[in-house]
Amino acid sequence: MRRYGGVFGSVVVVLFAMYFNPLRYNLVNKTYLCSEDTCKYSGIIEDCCCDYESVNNVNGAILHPLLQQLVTTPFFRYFKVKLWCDCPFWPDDGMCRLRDCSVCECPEHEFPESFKKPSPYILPKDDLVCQEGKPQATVDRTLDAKSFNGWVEIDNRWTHDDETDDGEMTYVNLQLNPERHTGYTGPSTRRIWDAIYSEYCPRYAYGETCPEKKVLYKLISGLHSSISIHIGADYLLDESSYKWGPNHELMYNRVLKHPDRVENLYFTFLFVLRAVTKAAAYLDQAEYDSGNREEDLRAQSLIRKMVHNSELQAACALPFDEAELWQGQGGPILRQQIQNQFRNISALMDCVGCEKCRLWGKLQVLGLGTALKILFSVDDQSNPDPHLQLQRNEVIALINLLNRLSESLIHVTTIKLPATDISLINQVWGVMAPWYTFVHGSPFPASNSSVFVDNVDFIKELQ
Ligand SMILES: Cc1cc2nc3c(=O)[nH]c(=O)nc-3n(C[C@H](O)[C@H](O)[C@H](O)COP(=O)(O)OP(=O)(O)OC[C@H]3O[C@@H](n4cnc5c(N)ncnc54)[C@H](O)[C@@H]3O)c2cc1C
Repeated sequence: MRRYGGVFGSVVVVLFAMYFNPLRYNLVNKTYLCSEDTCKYSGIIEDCCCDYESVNNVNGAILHPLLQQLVTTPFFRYFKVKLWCDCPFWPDDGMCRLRDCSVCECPEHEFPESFKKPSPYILPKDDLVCQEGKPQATVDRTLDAKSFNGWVEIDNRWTHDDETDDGEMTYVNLQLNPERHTGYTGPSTRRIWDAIYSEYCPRYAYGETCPEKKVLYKLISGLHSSISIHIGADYLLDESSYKWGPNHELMYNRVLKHPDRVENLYFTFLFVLRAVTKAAAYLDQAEYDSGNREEDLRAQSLIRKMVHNSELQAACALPFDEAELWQGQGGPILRQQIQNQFRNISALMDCVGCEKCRLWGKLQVLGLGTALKILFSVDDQSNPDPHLQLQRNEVIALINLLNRLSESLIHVTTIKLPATDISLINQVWGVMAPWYTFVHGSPFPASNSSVFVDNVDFIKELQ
């Protein structure tokens, strides 16, 4: 009798734990299952039209390899950006700790000829200060206002116009400035994320009936997840020996143990992918001119392989259905409101107190703004805009953002979880242990790794 009572009670506790457990959401929806060292996701990604498995397959087999090549081409590796901190909301409080916070310049011979401006536009030598050490961390800050043939300078209503003063723009070689751990942390970062979430992008309440607001929140949260994953994937493990490597615990604590953040990462990836495939005809015809004909042809060929990929279309024909948005009567007003919110988020990037973080923050927010522009471009009568025009920098940001997100998905699916905090069973066990003690009259022999094994056996006993 006592035994049945114990088993019944344990089952009740398991259900209780599943309900109140942080992983409840996943268990209920069967979208998140952790084995000993990895987590698997399955089912349809909320608000999208594809499932986790298809996205992982298509990303691993097609998109990720193509994107990794694409971002190394001269056309896609140089990004035009204003790096000076010019925060419209509060003064920069420079919380950057590591030298890797800073962006360095690359030697001028590396810079594509066709990007270069005549000498009057080159910055004074004083501004070309390279950071100490790190020979590979050199970024060319030569200025250039010359657009490629066929690429126009068109305002993007979704983003804060950053190009008003061309004299302050810099070209940065993204390959020499990888997005990674910089040591930028503390109140400065918290203030920016808080401002983004609380002021401009309020967390949508459960039952939120406005899908457009939900989209904005998910895009930002997905981007935040991706940034955290990249910090953890390339982390300065030991400052004295300058040893870099993955910090799985950070990735787990900041992203993986929050299934909603993982889901938002997938959502953002699919949203951007949808924008790229929707702009397929435009991207196919654009002229990729960096002055290196062979490399530019390679860039164009890779773009074509990506946007016309039949396997990608078969696996995930419509990554995100934008036609469902802005349908109600207040659609145009709502679009205006959300557009303004996103512009504010974009302006907030000038407040990021770490140069390299600012670079990647600006690039990725511009990439999101470009995706929003592609998906929600309308003319004055609210019809889809048949004359979509993109700036060269917008295309560079869009593709580099997709690559960042694609890389994050690879990390999410391959990361080894920290042994001490990995398993659903361990989490459930936290609630079950007192019950075991109550039923059996003695505490369960709890000690480090053996606990996990014993817990598994105990759960099996219940089945
Ligand atoms: C635009 C920008 C770019 C940055 N780039 C870099 C970089 O390249 N390298 C670097 O080392 N640091 C970068 N940082 C700093 C980094 O993002 C963190 O802020 C910093 O590492 C401190 O982390 P934290 O643990 O305090 O949590 P944070 O990541 O700062 O998160 C703050 C709070 O936001 C919530 N939150 C966290 N993730 C999510 C999510 N995915 N969805 C919803 N809510 C969430 C949580 O409540 C969390 O406590 C950047 C910051 C900004 C604002």
